[in-house]
Amino acid sequence: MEHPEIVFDSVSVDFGGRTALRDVSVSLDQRRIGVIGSNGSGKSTFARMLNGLVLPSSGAVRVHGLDPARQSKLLRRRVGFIFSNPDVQIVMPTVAEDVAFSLRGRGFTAAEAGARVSAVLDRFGLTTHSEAPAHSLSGGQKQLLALCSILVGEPGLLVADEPTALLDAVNSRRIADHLLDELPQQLVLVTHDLRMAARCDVVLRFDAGRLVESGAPGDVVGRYEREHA
Ligand SMILES: Nc1ncnc2c1ncn2[C@@H]1O[C@H](COP(=O)(O)OP(=O)(O)OP(=O)(O)O)[C@@H](O)[C@H]1O
Repeated sequence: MEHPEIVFDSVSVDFGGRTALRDVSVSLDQRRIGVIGSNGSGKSTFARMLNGLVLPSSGAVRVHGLDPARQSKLLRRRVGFIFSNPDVQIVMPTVAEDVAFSLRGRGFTAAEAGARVSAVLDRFGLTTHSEAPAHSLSGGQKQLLALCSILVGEPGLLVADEPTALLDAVNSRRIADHLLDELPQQLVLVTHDLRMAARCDVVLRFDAGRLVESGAPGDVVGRYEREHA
């Protein structure tokens, strides 16, 4: 299935003299886009550009036709961002309130918002926890809650930066399976887990701020594994 395009045109990012991305050009319309590379190679910087958290120092970015520098509000509605640590994303006391918070200011009636919250909690198996304090959930359940709070707003693109880094094997697989196999949305997945990357439709590999490869997961992940064996 083709998705709207993510386009980087000669994008560089400098943080006070340190170059995080160098002359990155790529066009992507696949559903599952994996991003790999060693520590400090620029993966998170690339991911953060997709919702305008980081803007280019030079070059241009377009995400689903939007310019992050000029259309940040529209972009943030369109792009959901999930971090490895769900604690930084949980903002309200209970599970249901946290999910509902994402729908504030969107013009839904209380009944419509309630129906959306119930549906997403049901989909991710959190219905029985809906009135529980969010911070009483396990790490895996918190990551599912963070996902619910993002998906309830129906973003067209989900960016996940190491979403399974803090999870045990069972919860990692659960989140990975949701992201890779079940979601209809376009996904940009930053990961050190090469098995997850291998399940994407295309993989980008960064090295020292450069996009050094993009292509079929078998090729890109395979070469990376051989070089780092
Ligand atoms: N806000 C910032 N201020 C200064 N330097 C930054 C900032 N964000 C990133 N950098 C630098 O940019 C480079 C790329 O960082 P980035 O976080 O994108 O790498 P990464 O590939 O995601 O690394 P990791 O795998 O360790 O998460 C690094 O040298 C980092 O120190």
